[in-house]
Amino acid sequence: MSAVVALRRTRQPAPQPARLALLGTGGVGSAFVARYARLRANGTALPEVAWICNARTQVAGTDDLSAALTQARAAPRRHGGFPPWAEGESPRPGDIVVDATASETVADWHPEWLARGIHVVTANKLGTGGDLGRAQAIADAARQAGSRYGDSATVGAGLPLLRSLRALGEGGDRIHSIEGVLSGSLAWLFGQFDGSRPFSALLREAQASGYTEPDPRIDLSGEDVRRKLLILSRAAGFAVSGHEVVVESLMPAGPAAADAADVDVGWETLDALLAARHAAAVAAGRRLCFVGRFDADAGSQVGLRALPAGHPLCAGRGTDNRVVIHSDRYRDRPLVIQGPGAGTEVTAAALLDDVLSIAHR
Ligand SMILES: NC(=O)C1=CN([C@@H]2O[C@H](COP(=O)(O)OP(=O)(O)OC[C@H]3O[C@@H](n4cnc5c(N)ncnc54)[C@H](OP(=O)(O)O)[C@@H]3O)[C@@H](O)[C@H]2O)C=CC1
Ligand SMILES: N[C@@H](CC=O)C(=O)O
Repeated sequence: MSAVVALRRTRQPAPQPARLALLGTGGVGSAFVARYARLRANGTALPEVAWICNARTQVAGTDDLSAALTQARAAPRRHGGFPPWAEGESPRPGDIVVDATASETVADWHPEWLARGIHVVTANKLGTGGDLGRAQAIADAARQAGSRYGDSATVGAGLPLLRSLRALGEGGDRIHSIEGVLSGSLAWLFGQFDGSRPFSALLREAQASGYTEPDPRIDLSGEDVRRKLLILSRAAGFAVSGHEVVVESLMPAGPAAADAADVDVGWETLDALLAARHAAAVAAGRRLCFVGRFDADAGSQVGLRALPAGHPLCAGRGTDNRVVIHSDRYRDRPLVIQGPGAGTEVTAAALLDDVLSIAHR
């Protein structure tokens, strides 16, 4: 062995084990901690949780993660300044950041972390479902640094949608259209809504069950479905911008203008509007479904449609997403993927699947 090679070998630092940083201690973040603990107790090898963070505090991981989570959730509100995790110790290359927030600030960090060799696993759709430039920066940073971006939780709460689209693309297939019920909360709401209970009461139930976004106006305005449609169409290889998606919002003026911190104000203004849409659909023998459609030639739309009861998009139940994909390969009879598309537990499971796939590759 030459002296130069020997010198290089002695200088190489010992590889350090990957660690996890969890951002977000709400419904999804808490379900993540619970599932992580269950998997560890069953002997699954997972990276250590080094930090649990929210917008108020950063708590170091301990053997008792449930206590760390409780401590983080009990922290007092902060006013202004950088988020606490941005001021503390940074993750290092090889670590995994899990984003269980709905924060633009955190999404802005995705390309930065990836460029530093830090893997990102996310339920936050803003990374690849928001600004096109940021989505492209994420793909570029991951490719250049060899870091991984786990996004299974962003659409269909882990249903095999993104991985199927990517596999089709890698196999040379060209996607023609993607159409579906992409909102679990709206699927549940329009499945339940028969006029006997006000829509606003059902909405509060969907919120309490963990199906809606932290701000349910993101669901009702069609913004959540727009983001998912962008994530899917971009994964299929199309550089679609948000403004190219035509969105029909369900939001009446009152709640749309309410303070973000007080989003329970005025949901009752939805009741009469949606009762009328429901009655008209029933009279025509139809069902209300909130649908997103991307067509490679005809553009993208999101909105409420009254579909015949036997329509393929009406076949789901509960929070089911149901997505129909046409491609060169699936030209006459489409590929259909269906299953629960919202809920904190399925979403946390999707996040942990991505963590495991990165940690064990
Ligand atoms: N519920 C579902 O079915 C699904 C949800 N998702 C996505 O999961 C994400 C989380 O949803 P959910 O758990 O319901 O949301 P919650 O509102 O329950 O929790 C959000 C968490 O994010 C934290 N947070 C906000 N800003 C920051 C920041 N700058 N730095 C660190 N933490 C921050 C909040 O901190 P604090 O507590 O201090 O305010 C809170 O702990 C969303 O992006 C949602 O779209 C995806 C698929 C399905
Ligand atoms: N609010 C979302 C949650 C999952 O993405 C939905 O309703 O589907």
